[in-house]
Amino acid sequence: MPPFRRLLGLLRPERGELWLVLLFAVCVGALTLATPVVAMAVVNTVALGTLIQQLVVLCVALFVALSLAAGLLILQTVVVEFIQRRVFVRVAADLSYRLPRVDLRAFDRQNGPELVNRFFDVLTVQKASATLLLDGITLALQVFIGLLLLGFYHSYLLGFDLILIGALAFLFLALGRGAVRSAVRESVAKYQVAGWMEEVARHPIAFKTAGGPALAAARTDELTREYLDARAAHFRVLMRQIGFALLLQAVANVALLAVGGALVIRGELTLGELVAAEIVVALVVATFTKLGKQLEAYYDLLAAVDKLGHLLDLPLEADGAEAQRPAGGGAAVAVRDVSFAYDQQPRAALVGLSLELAPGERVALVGPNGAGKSTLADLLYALRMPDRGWIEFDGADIRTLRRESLREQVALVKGVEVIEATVLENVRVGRAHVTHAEARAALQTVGLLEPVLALPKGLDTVMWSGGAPLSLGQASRLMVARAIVGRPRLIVLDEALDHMDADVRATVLPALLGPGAPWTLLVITHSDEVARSCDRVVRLDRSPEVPHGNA
Ligand SMILES: Nc1ncnc2c1ncn2[C@@H]1O[C@H](COP(=O)(O)OP(=O)(O)OP(=O)(O)O)[C@@H](O)[C@H]1O
Repeated sequence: MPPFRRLLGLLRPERGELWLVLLFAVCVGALTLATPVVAMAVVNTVALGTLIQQLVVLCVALFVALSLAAGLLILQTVVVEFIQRRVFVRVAADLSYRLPRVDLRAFDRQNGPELVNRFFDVLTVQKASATLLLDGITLALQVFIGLLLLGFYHSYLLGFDLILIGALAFLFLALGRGAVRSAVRESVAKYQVAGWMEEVARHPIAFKTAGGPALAAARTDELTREYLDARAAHFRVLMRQIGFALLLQAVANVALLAVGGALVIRGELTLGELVAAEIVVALVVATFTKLGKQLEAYYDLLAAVDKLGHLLDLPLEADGAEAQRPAGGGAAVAVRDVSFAYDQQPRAALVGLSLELAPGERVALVGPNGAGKSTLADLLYALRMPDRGWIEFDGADIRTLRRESLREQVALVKGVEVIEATVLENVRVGRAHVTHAEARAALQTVGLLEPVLALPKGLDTVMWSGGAPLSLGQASRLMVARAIVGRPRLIVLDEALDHMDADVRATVLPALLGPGAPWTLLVITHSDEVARSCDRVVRLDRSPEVPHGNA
């Protein structure tokens, strides 16, 4: 979508306030022009040698007009402030709704956290829109009203107006060509530098290896160069516009004096009118000097809206319509002739896979690296959809189920995802119905209760996203506690038990696999011991000749 249309979309909810800002700006513009009008009256009064009282009245009238303008300006500033706050809140709320629902495929091609950096463009939107709404509209109106006023003095000055308007149109349309594109390119280059810095910060061990700092510096150098090139290209567009505006300022000032002076000499314009016209033109062309800042703000605004748009455009998961009725006990799961290939991957990850899990059954899924086991786990959690075939959950195609309803009944443990929140919140993850006692029981099941209670604040200890203050092994057990606490009907563990030590396994395995556990369990594992503890072992192989996996 073109950036300008995105901008309109972003500002549409603020329509009412924007009209108010415009109204204030019109009034301020009109009131500000009281100065030249009064100046003309003063010059004529002084020239005619009339009463001093008239001068006093004129000065008081001017003071009232300018005070009113100041008051309106303050109101305008307050309205713009509220628009800025609302844009921030709206984008934040929109993103917090969208990010948990983003289709995982979007993050296959792009780095999620790096993409979220674009949220900072809200600040650019706030700053640039404030600049434009406060100064930009006022300046534009000053130019418009000033030119209108000038036209009234003399028909020659009307011609002068038309030439100025033509010159301004040339400045915006012809000289501004490519400015939005160069602003977007500059912004992309800026985010690439930030994204790389984050990459370096995210992998501290890798970048501490012998060549790490050199790699960090080299890539930063390359990306910084790209930024400088992009910035220089954008600056060139800005400079040609600013240069033309300044030239226009000089030419307009001189031309008005020449034309106005000639008109006074010929008696077609009074001295007062010439002074007033000169003040108006000085006001109008003085805005050209400020145009550079406004233009830059405008292009920055469009680039920022474009960047935010990419974030807000991230595709969301398709949702089913059916809410499955809650049932007790383990779920019956059937994988029917499922095939799946990742985007732009020549080789399918799964081809024609069929598998059935009876309610309450504990099944181990084993097989070599790259056989498609984790891909199947994603499919069972509806993170991805099969290209062919379907998956049944208690007889219903999971495609038709509402994601929320499905994920109340299915838990997936894959990797370690610790949230920067307390231990308790890490177990609960927003499920208000999970009680403190249930969270403790889940921690007890995975052998974590004791170490957690030994922390200074127990379950209220705040954890870092890296897992601290728990060890990596403990943090991965916390993920199992998170899965079991909701008593789901299907648990899929993707290598979550493989790295537990023998003692811990001795307590965790019976709790997960024992007859009292209410769920159906699929355990992806490379451990013979874990596989042997299950009711059944399914092997998923990836034949070297045939480009697919087969159960
Ligand atoms: N996000 C992705 N984008 C593209 N291809 C992927 C992606 N994730 C996995 N693959 C590919 O899909 C195939 C199956 O991967 P998957 O992770 O499911 O295997 P796995 O059996 O879980 O392996 P492992 O035992 O190593 O965990 C592999 O060839 C892998 O390269």
